[in-house]
Amino acid sequence: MSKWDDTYIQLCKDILAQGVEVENRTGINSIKLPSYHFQIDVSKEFPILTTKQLFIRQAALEMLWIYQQQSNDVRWLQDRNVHIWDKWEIDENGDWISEETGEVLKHFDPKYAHTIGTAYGYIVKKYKLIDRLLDSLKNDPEDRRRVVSLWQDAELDNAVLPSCVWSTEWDVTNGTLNLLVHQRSCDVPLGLPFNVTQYALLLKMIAQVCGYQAGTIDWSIKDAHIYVNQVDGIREQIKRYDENGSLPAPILWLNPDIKDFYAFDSSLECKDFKLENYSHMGKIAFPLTQ
Ligand SMILES: Nc1nc(=O)c2c([nH]1)NC[C@@H]1CN(c3ccc(C(=O)N[C@@H](CCC(=O)O)C(=O)O)cc3)CN21
Ligand SMILES: O=c1ccn([C@H]2C[C@H](O)[C@@H](COP(=O)(O)O)O2)c(=O)[nH]1
Repeated sequence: MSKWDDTYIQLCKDILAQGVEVENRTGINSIKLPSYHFQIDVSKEFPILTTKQLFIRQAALEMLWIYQQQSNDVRWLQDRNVHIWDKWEIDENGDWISEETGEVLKHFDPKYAHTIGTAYGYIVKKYKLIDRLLDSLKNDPEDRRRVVSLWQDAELDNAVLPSCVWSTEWDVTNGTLNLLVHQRSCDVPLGLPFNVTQYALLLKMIAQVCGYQAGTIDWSIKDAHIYVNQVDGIREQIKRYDENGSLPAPILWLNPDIKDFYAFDSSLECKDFKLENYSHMGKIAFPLTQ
């Protein structure tokens, strides 16, 4: 049975039982826990929720957009039929517009049109974060300074949304690559299921191209929240779990011939990975707060 569902449902139950309802910049209140931590062993199970359907193609392409393409251009995602960043796209005039009211939430230099500004892939590229990570993993396995930070103070003013999953740390122990992920703000119903699956896939890809086994992920969250308009959907997911438990976790197939991180297929088809035997309990639609 999927252990990741056990961890995830416990987090949802903890937020509903002990969380505090707060206001935040979006105008939709959230129920939050100040922090939360868990560990996943990717060598034992590929984490993808079974208590709801998770769209791995979208999640994987978002991860490849950031770390492989090192892009902040929302059109790259749209060309692959991924629309999860549409609400944060800067328009032709440099404006980021509220979908609900049409007001300008923030103005940027029009050179950032069609992007999300200086966050995520922009930072990975500017600071050569993946090239440096790959170089260190291949040439200096015992290195203890392998911190990949998407949080760069100098870039915050021109970002529509400063990176949420903002740091990773990577270590090699006995030929196994382990990861620690820090997320500053976590939309538990929509963001976290995507984030965990995409970082597990990233770990497997980086491990393969550097000649290691994929090991554990320690996940640390500051501000783990459920927006109040998502509570019904989460109650439905908890009910599924309480009545049926979780289903067996699927197997992730990664094309073993790929030895270069930049060579994994990032077309609409994502040809170099496949989920085998993914059973799930069906989609749950959650509102996405801008
Ligand atoms: N409030 C908020 N939550 C987030 O999780 C989030 C943001 N904002 N802003 C930027 C990105 C965009 N992310 C998103 C956005 C949408 C989905 C989403 O709608 N997922 C659906 C399926 C999507 C589909 O069918 O393509 C889901 O059911 O998981 C997931 C992550 C994560 N991030
Ligand atoms: O990968 C992601 C990206 C975003 N989120 C969520 C977390 C928050 O609900 C919003 C960001 O709002 P802030 O006010 O900037 O914290 O997006 C996520 O969970 N995962």
